[in-house]
Amino acid sequence: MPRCHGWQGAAKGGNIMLGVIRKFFQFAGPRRGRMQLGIVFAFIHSIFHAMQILAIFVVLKALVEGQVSSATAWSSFGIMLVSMLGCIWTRHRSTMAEAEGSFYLCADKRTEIGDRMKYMPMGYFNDNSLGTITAAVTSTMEDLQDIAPRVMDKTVHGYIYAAVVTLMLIFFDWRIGFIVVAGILLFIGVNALMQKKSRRVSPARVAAQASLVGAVLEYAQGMSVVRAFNLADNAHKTMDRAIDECEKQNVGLEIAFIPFMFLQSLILKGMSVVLVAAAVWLYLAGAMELSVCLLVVVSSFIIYSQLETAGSMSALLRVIDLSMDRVEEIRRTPLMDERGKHIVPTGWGIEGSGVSFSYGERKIIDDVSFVIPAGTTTAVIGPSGGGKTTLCNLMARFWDVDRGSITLGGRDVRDYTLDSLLQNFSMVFQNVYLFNDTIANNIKFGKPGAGLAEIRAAAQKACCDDFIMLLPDGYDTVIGEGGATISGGEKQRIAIARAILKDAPIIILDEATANVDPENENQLQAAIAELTRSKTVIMIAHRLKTVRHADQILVLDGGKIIQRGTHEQLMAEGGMYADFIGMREKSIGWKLDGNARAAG
Ligand SMILES: Nc1ncnc2c1ncn2[C@@H]1O[C@H](COP(=O)(O)OP(=O)(O)OP(=O)(O)O)[C@@H](O)[C@H]1O
Repeated sequence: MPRCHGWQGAAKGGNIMLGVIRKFFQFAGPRRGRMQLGIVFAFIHSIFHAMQILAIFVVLKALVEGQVSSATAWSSFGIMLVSMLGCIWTRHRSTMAEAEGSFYLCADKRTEIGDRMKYMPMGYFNDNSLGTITAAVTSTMEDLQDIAPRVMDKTVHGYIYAAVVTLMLIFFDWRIGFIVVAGILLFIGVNALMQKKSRRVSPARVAAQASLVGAVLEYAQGMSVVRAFNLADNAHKTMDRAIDECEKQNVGLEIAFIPFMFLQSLILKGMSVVLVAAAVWLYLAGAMELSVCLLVVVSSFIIYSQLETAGSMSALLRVIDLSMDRVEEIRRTPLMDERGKHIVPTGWGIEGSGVSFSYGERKIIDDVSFVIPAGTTTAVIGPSGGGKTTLCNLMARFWDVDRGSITLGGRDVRDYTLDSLLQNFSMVFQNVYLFNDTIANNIKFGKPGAGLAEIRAAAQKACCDDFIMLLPDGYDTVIGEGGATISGGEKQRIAIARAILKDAPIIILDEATANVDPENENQLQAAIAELTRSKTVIMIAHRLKTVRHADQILVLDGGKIIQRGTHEQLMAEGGMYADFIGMREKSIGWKLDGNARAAG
């Protein structure tokens, strides 16, 4: 049996409901006005709706007093007409205001989240899966956009309608009014228990929904691997599990609420019967007029009807509450450059001093210092997993160092706003990501205001104009998400065109290791030569030629720079660099031998 009773339970239930409504208005920010307007119209709607009881009373009173005339019919009709027209008008206004408010509210929040993500620490993306982040702007927002206004509207309308009807009945007979209030309090008590239950079961439903979004995303993204390894059954299983879990949680949520819904309904129907019995008893005892008694009998089942709808909807208040928390959590994640200043660096040299960095507990960069003079090329080499990419990412402040500092033009990179820091960098990664947009827009990403002539000039320098012009729509060809519709080499050259167009003074380049065919290889090298001309270049180098010609080579192993210098110096020194060169030379030799054999 319920542990919280009567007033206590009712107060708790009311608090939960009011708490969520208040929180929703705060959450709505500048869209609060529209949402509040919707609630005001829902309030007026309740008054118009309750007027129908008055129309019934006019007829009943005339009938009882034997004074039915055309005036009675007209009065009752007039009240009904005002009530109906008022209901239609206020319902339209409240629905419009709430739908408009929630639509723009969610649009604002989605845009805000998108903007904030650019400035969030990368650690956030490590700690939160793609599915969780996607769910926050898709299914969670849909809950807020679709469910929240309906729940708010029905809940507010239900309670206000009950309150207005109660006031009217108190006006006719205070004892009947008292019974109605008792019924409402009992209802709120049970509703409080349902809210408590909802508090326990709703988080699992929200989490299951996020997992399902994640599973679908992973399934779609990993489709090529799934096919290559014939893993369709396995991949299906993961998604099927997520669908089953989502279904289980949604059905579970509904089932968990059934006893409470039933109890709520039982209380309201039971109280309606009590109302009829009380009215008849009072009339028979001579303590109530017949017209009032008939009014109570006729309207007893209307009084609580809206409250019952409110009760079933309010089960979803917790889902709204959780959805708001989820969005707020993203909005509260501290941005990287909250205290940064817009700085224009006086030079393009980069210096690291005593830099240490860990992903979680795993130390990747360990007390590293380096100087990269402006206008020079630095090659970073070392075994896979040695921390080369991480070190480059620290320079562009994708992550913050744990200890030590990195400066650009003599200023700590943490002093800059991210925008003013990153406008100095162009980065070309090995895994190029192209957006599902036209080629022109993908290149323009490096300089949003660029015209077609500029875009083409950059593409020509990056040796990709020829192949773009052969495509059916040229620069207006839309490439699939991630650049799925063009080859690896072509993608890389588009990324280089993007970087050439940006024309930043510092270039961070992860050289391609993948086997590129000789024609592509030559074009790629020509594109890189264009991109890096008279810039400060940091290159994660895999090719002998690049390494040989670098002004400085940093050999990174186990998070430490174990060797540094020019090719000649390091060759003379021996050690890991000389071994690396030896291995590369051998691999080229092997390839030549292979070719020779193939030719022979
Ligand atoms: N976002 C991340 N979160 C956690 N660990 C990471 C992350 N990125 C890289 N690592 C780990 O840090 C280590 C160094 O990775 P990093 O990519 O910097 O090495 P690398 O020298 O560039 O390797 P490669 O030559 O194979 O690209 C690796 O063990 C890698 O698994």
